[in-house]
Amino acid sequence: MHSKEQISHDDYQKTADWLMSQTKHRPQVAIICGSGLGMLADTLKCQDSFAYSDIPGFPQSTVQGHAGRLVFGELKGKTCVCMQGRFHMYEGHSLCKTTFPVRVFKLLGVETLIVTNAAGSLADGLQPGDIMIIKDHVNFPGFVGLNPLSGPNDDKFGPRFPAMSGCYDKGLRSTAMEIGKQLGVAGLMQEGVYAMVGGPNFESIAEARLLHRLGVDAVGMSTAAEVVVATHCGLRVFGLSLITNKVVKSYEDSDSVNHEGVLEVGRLRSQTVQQLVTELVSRMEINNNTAI
Ligand SMILES: O=P(O)(O)O[C@H]1O[C@H](CO)[C@@H](O)[C@H]1O
Ligand SMILES: Nc1nc2[nH]cnc2c(=O)[nH]1
Repeated sequence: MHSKEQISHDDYQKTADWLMSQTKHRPQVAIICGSGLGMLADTLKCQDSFAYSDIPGFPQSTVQGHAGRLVFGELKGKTCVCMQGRFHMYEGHSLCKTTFPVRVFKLLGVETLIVTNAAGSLADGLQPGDIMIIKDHVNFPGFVGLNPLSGPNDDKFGPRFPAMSGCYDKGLRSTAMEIGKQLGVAGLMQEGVYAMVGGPNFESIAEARLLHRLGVDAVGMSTAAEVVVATHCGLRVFGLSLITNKVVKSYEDSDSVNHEGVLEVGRLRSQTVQQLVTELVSRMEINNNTAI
């Protein structure tokens, strides 16, 4: 199912054209809100908002904590579009469907993509409530051929064999760390490596130990596929993981993770994440690309 579905350039264009006919906003920055982080959209001024079910070609959100709304508006003088709810492989979507909005954003003229997620930590130094600035990722589904770029390449978006080194912009990463200091939350922040797994189950102890040995700092079920598609089409990317739980790595540990706990940590840290993203957007330099 995953590798066969193809979405044509026209399909992305139709959705982009429909959105441009419904809103005057022409976003420069797109923000994907992770589990429990949908409040990032609430700060946008002069909002135009669309339920995913009303947007032609858009997939539907089925996960609690993902409202299923696309919100356009102004944030600190920049025009943004915010996904309140993302799509995951485990919902039954193909990877091209989970990443469909990213190419639509490119067609709307977006230059920078901010991805956020909730993730479990494997690194001993990352505690629930910490914020990990993503410096790199491991795209595990890609290892077995599940890649949103599989199938004929669309040269209008990017090359057949895109490089992924440096896909998380260094300048934005260091600006985010500086902002963390100014907000007094530097103690909560560090850089690390995110791994995407398919889900929907959380990790077994043996899987957690394996990921830890491989150098993964935090694990989740999203993000890497979106970043692969964004990098392919030339978007600048910034990513952060809100650490919502420690992944259980010991057979002596009786803790276990659940989605309600993940959403709760999102609520507790919502204001800090919001301040960090708002300040980052405020400091961004924009080239004012027009929609392609
Ligand atoms: O990656 P986001 O969408 O933030 O959500 C994370 O949280 C959910 C599990 O609680 C999974 O969907 C995982 O990927
Ligand atoms: N795979 C995975 N996804 C998560 N999302 C939030 N926490 C976790 C976790 O521990 N594992």
